[in-house]
Order: sequence, then structure tokens, then C-alpha cells
Amino acid sequence: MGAGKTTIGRLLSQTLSLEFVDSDREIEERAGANIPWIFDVEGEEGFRRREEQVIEDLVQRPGMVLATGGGAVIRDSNRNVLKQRGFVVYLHTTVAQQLERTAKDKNRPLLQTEDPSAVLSRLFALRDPLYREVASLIINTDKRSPRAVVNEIVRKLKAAHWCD
Ligand SMILES: Nc1ncnc2c1ncn2[C@@H]1O[C@H](COP(=O)(O)OP(=O)(O)O)[C@@H](O)[C@H]1O
Ligand SMILES: O=C(O)C1=C[C@@H](OP(=O)(O)O)[C@@H](O)[C@H](O)C1
Ligand SMILES: [Mg+2]
Repeated sequence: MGAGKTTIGRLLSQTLSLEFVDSDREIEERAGANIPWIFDVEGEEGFRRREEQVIEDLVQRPGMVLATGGGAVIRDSNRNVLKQRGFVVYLHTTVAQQLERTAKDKNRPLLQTEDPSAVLSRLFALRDPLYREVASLIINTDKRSPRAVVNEIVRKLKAAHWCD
């Protein structure tokens, strides 16, 4: 959360003239409800079920940029299809930077707690190995503009022959 998946994914898609989809937005559209509502009513488990279905569907589409939510890597099935179908970029970010970037946003239910820093640190410890397992590329986003990050991703995509 706050690594910049949505922001950088959108900018990357514009740069490459590809369709952009954010799995969180797709979940909200299909549910006709926002993420805080889904967490309230169905719990995190209900949200993860929806997320798995949406990712399974979206990875079938060719030639697109997909931004997932930060917890998508928890499920083996998501990691498998992402790895199989995509060039996966892990946007690596420190907890301090994540905190700064998410502080004012009330739309992340997991961070609506007394101590979001502790939550982010715990999630980072659990998820960092999973992001590494699925990543084709790891990029540090701390103190770097979205444009600089996108330019580096494009360079690496070209080197790996994923785009011209
Ligand atoms: N590299 C960056 N530098 C500065 N601000 C950023 C950067 N990437 C994202 N942001 C800002 O941080 C916030 C969270 O970004 P977002 O794209 O929603 O992250 P994610 O989808 O990974 O949770 C947004 O306000 C966005 O403008
Ligand atoms: O890390 C997580 O578990 C989550 C991250 C969120 O997406 P972003 O990573 O885009 O903020 C969103 O999917 C949901 O609030 C849960
Ligand atoms: Mg996002």
C-alpha cells in the first residue's frame, strides 16, 4: 500500500499505449460497492475471494497493464497466474514512505487503526518474500518520481523483449 502501483501502473499504460486496469477498481465495479464496504460486510476473506476471481479473469486479457492491490500476492493462485501470464514488477518501498503516502487516505481498511506503521511493518515482513517470488523486476520507488520509475520499467521491458 502506497508503493505507487495504481499511479505508476496508469502512467506506464499511457506510456506504452496499453489498456490499464486496477484490480481494486474492478472489484468495486463488479460489487457495486467500495472496498471499505466490502471489508465491513464480508470481511477480508470476502474481499480476497473477489480479488482472486477478478485477477483470474483479468490475466486472460492480452496486452494490458494491471495494478493489483498490495495483498494479492498472499494467495498462491494469484502468484501463479501473475507469474505465468505477466511481467511482474515489485515496487519496493520503505514503510516510512508508505506511511507518508497513505496517511490522508481513508480507503484502505487495513490501515484504519491506531498504529498503521506497525501494520505496514508486519505486512511488509509477511509479503516481501512473496513479492520477490513472483517478481520479474524489483524497483525501488523511494524518493523517486512516478515518471522516473516508469522510465526504468520501460527500459527493462525493452531489454526483456516485452515491448518495442
Ligand atoms: N513515486 C512516487 N512519488 C511520490 N508520490 C507517489 C509516488 N507513487 C505514488 N505516490 C502517491 O502516493 C499515493 C499512493 O499511491 P498509489 O498509486 O495509490 O499506491 P498503491 O496503489 O500502491 O497503494 C498517491 O497519492 C500517489 O500520488
Ligand atoms: O495491501 C492490502 O492488503 C490492500 C491493499 C489495497 O490496495 P493498494 O495496495 O493499491 O493500496 C486494497 O487492495 C485493500 O485495501 C487491501
Ligand atoms: Mg492501488
